[in-house]
Amino acid sequence: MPFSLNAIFASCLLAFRRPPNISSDKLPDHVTREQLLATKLARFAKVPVSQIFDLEPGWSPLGLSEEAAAEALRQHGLNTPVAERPLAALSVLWTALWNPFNVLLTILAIVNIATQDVATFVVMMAMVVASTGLRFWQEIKSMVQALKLVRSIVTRVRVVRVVNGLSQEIELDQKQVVPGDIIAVASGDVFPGDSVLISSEALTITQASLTGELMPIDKTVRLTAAPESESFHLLNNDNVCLAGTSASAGNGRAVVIFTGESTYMAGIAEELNRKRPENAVQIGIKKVSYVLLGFMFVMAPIVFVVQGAVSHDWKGAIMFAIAIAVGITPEMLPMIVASNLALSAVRIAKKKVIVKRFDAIQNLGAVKVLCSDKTGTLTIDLVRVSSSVTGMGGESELPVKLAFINSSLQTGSRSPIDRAIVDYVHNNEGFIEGDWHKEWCKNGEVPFDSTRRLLSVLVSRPSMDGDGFLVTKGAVEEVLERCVSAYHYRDDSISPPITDFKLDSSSWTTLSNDDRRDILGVAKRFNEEGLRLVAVACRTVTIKAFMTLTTADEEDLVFIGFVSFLDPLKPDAAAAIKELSKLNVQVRILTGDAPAVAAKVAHDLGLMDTANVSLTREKGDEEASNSVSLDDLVITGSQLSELSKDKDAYTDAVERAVIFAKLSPYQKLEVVKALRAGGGGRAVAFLGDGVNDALAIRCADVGISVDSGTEIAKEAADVILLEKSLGVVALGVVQGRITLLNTMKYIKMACSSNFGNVFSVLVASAWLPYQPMLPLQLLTQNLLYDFSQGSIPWDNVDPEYLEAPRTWSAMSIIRFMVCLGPFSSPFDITTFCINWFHYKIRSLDSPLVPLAQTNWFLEGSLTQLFIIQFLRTGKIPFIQSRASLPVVVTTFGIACISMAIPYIPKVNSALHMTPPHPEFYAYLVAVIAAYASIVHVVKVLYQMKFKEWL
Ligand SMILES: Nc1ncnc2c1ncn2[C@@H]1O[C@H](COP(=O)(O)OP(=O)(O)OP(=O)(O)O)[C@@H](O)[C@H]1O
Ligand SMILES: [Mg+2]
Repeated sequence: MPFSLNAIFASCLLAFRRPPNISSDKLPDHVTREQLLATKLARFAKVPVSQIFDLEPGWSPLGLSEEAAAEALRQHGLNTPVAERPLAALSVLWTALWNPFNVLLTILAIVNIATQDVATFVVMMAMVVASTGLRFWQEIKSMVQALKLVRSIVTRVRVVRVVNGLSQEIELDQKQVVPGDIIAVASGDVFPGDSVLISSEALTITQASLTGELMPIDKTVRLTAAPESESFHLLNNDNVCLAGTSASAGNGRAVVIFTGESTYMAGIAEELNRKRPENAVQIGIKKVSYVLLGFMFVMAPIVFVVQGAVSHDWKGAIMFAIAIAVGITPEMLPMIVASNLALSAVRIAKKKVIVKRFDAIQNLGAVKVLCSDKTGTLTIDLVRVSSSVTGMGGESELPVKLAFINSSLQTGSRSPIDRAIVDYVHNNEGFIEGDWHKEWCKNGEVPFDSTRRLLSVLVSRPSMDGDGFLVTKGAVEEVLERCVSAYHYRDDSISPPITDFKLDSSSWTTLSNDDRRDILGVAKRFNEEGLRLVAVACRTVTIKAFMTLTTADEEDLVFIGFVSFLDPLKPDAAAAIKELSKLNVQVRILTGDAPAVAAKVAHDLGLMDTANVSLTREKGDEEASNSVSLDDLVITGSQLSELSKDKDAYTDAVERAVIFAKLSPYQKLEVVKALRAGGGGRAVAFLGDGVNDALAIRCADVGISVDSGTEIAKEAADVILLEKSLGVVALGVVQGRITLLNTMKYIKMACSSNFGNVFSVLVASAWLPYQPMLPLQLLTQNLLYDFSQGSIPWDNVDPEYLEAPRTWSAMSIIRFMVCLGPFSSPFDITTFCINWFHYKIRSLDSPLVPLAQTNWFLEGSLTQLFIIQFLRTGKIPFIQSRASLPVVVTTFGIACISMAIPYIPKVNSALHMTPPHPEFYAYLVAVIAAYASIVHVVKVLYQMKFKEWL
């Protein structure tokens, strides 16, 4: 156990972690932490931006000096994000302890001690300690492992600091950010601390991580002081961006006020966890638990009355009924579920998959549809410029040169496209003539957003005399819509030096409809080859003082040409998709890119194969799936919005399509919602890396992102892939299914064996004048059985169970319990008969009563333990399917202990047991053989009828 020492060490450390505390000030009773935080933030938020830096000594608009930053770090500590902070060991222990089963066991144990039955008390409390201890151990162990991985992801933040006497933008690990730091954020970045804006350009942020609200909100700088009387709301104001919120578009700079434990998010972290809705599996487990508790509350009183009436020993009857109550309770359920999840988390962590919340693993097992973004998830995140062409497809360097001016001066986006353009020029020395840096200056910017799909920069050269160029680049259709003319390339101006670039009426021709069609045709040809495209357009603008550039300025443009990009597929993507389809997980592409590129990617991945297609087949609708045409497989955002008025048509289109192209971030979200709603609430996963994927990631059953993705996407995700390989998603799905299956296995075995026992007990109570087993013996049997179940999370799973998505089904559990449970009772009753007729134990005062009780103890324990081998698989145990070593060792080990108990001095007398007669062993072998055969026959019939086992 490589983590054991770590785990112990961590738990000791964590047990004493301080609760969040926003300052050392003692809060007056009537002021909440939130109010105090708001008051402190308001001090900075209500003054005009020009005065913020006067409020604290040492703060400066140039940034903190290195010394000031080091001192602040010493004073405020590391800015560790909430997700990276370990839970306090005490709180893990509390969750492990606080569940209905433990509460019930403890109450029943106390009832026993009240009647001076110390031994029973000890056995019951041993059950509580066993289930809590195992669960606690598992959770701490996997928390340490998960944290190690989460911490390996370093979040870089751009910070303005004075270094060597110069104010400059540097990149820092988010943990190093301190109050007083100026941070520069662009779309996709997460705010590292509670901050007040000092500059912004079309900045919108999303507070979904704090409030669940998906709509982005605008943020601007405060230029004038707010009136004293104006109230200040933490979550509803113009210029405060709280830690954990993220920029969804635009960019800005902000001064950090609070970091680490002092932030608003740290204070509500626990509440955020509590508020998280339960997933289907958690709800299912809860339901089953309550059904069993209900069953216990009905059966225990019946047993009490029947037994009391037959034996007239009411005190004995109540103790017996309590033991039965404990027997029915699946007290190990919370432990099994938690161990299962923790074990799976550790297993998939070894494959470099980080699960931020353990319960996401079960959802992974239930996933039926995986939606994926294209770039960076299906393709390698290394987009490269392939060519630069005119609208008619002829080569020209002009488009890429203008695109470079746009990409290198813009500050809002860090998309692979901009990176590719800048890299292309940097790798071709001398490509851009002259000292462009000094020559061109930026006068304004409209940042990229995935709904508009454009990015504009207003630039000027000193020689331009108050004029400038608006250089716009973006998706082809969107750019073309805003163009009125096209640049006229003359032979001598195919690739003009950028320094000579001019736009006057002689340099363009008006765009006719035919021209537009031709340009779109050229674009489609590039797209069909799998090349991504960005169109470039430009116009001359007179630069006025204090002008702010808006989207309304993106009009009357002159079309310049295209830059095309290679965006190669990940080498393992096709194999991973095949693997997923073997696992019956459907893959859909949801992209903002053009349909033709997406179709090419899908084709290369083998997704367009119609056989692989339709979800309609799920409904057994073979004809519908055969009638799917290739056109149905691709749908665009605008087609979807047309369909959105007709709900059925929309649903139908979503069900059929494989590729969803030109989607806005909201349309990605809507498609995920529609897929989730279809097919009776199927589980949908979304895999994406961009700002435009964050909404869909958040609303999917399992949101997945990649380590190289934007912070906003990673923040929204439940699962993060550290390796750029898609194959691990399939592994995660398999592990999720194993988890669900082993949990289901435990519940089905526990329920059916309890159900059978209750029958036998009722018969015994009504017939035998003595207790068929003492309460203490019943509890010991239970405890031993519990121990044997502790290894179930480590059990093997038959491969065929992993072929299809698994969901939680209460119906399936009840059916299993009712059909299989009663088959143990005839053998229990045979044992009662042996005791009655063969050993002639027929009255309460017979000296052989302990023998009768030992006999049933042994028969009950051994059949229950042996039958695990038969129930754990739908196949023939030992031959077709073998249990894992831990299961074999625990079940056989516990069986040996059960057999040894009547012989161990002191233990046997404490439990009132006596060694059975030798011929009883022959009987035991016969019973086990007969029981196993019957269970096997029932199993075959059950699978024929219900087409399922576990
Ligand atoms: N930085 C940018 N500047 C200009 N145009 C861009 C930029 N980034 C993307 N585009 C244009 O917007 C379109 C949509 O891109 P976006 O990145 O929003 O979609 P996406 O869903 O993330 O795509 P993918 O599935 O390939 O990751 C692109 O095809 C491109 O034409
Ligand atoms: Mg993307």
